[in-house]
Amino acid sequence: MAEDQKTLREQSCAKLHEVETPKKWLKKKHEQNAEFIWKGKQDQKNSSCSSDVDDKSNVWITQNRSTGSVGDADYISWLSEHPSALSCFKEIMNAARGKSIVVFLDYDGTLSPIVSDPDRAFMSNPMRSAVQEVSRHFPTAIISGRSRSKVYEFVKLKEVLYAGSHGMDIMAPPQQANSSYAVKYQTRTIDENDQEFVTFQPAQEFLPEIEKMLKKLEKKTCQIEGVVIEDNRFCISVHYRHVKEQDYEILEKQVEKVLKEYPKFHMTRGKKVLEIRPSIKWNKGHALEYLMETLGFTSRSPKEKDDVVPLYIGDDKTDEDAFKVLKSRGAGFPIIVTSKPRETAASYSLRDPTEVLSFLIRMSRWKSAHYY
Ligand SMILES: O=P(O)(O)OC[C@H]1O[C@H](O[C@H]2O[C@H](CO)[C@@H](O)[C@H](O)[C@H]2O)[C@H](O)[C@@H](O)[C@@H]1O
Repeated sequence: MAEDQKTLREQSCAKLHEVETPKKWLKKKHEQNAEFIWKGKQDQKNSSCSSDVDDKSNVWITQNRSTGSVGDADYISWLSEHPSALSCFKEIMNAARGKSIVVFLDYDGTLSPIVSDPDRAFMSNPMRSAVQEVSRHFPTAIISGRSRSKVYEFVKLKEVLYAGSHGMDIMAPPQQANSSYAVKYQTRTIDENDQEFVTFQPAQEFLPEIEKMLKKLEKKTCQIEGVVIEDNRFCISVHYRHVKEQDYEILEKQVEKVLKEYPKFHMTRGKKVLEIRPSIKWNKGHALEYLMETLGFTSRSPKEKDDVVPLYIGDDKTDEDAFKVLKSRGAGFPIIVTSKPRETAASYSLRDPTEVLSFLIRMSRWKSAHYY
């Protein structure tokens, strides 16, 4: 394949294979004012870190026009630092071969696209099947900012473990986690199918205050058109996607006023959402570690650590805590879902939930091809 016909994805792994740098490449493309259409299977002769995707869902069209380019220079340059997990699929899986892969997934923006109504962030059937298939091959958990029951309502898969409220509400198998912190907040429960589970809820004591705060927030913001307040059980989301821009500041002031009355809570920001949660030392990263432990993947030695490969896919700021945990473990694959350059601790990237779907499908296929 001629150099100038290479796909952006191949270019994203340029660093790994010391081919042309994305910036130089982009410049060349600008000069040619070319239009590239990348579809599925491509010639992989020149790069082992390239995509051999063969499902139709993975169609990426990049227009490189001088006006309004989809794959802009910043993004392409960013891709060289955070290559596409699809392009680098073989490398990722080769590194994981013979090891135990554990899959962690965020929900909104990862398994379902970001939509304007939080109650309608449904998961597509192909995505559900892909997650189900992945969970048949690898232990799989979904860690979301939503309440655990809400995520389950969307996903509806019994095979998967769920952590809601940014990891502050986990339902896991009955193996005991060893740390005293974990034991303190664990409760054994039996689900509707008579299966035993352990719920871990480190923010239990905050529930009465959260209830009061919800009411107060509703009262204080009901005058602002477009505000949606979502009860995520151990945390609260104040959505402003439908609020007029001139009202953003007023809304934030109201939220801050309420927060002042509740000093044990703090606010973080997500995608057009203000998230309020108890100020405890527990986040999605801790949830990942807790789940690894309860799943029996606690590393007692460096060798054991090397034998487990956690993979985390997420799109939001709160997922960064999990990426950092993987980074500090020095093992595993943190993958960010974004189509824009972002400051992140993730090593790899996927553009959107469609690419997440392709990645998950390929994981299952890879496992079937290599282990059966
Ligand atoms: O950890 P996550 O599963 O990614 O949850 C984070 C927040 O996601 C949801 O809000 C976001 O998605 C909505 C639906 O697409 C969108 O309307 C909203 O603007 C986004 O911020 C969820 O509603 C929040 O409660 C979660 O905290």
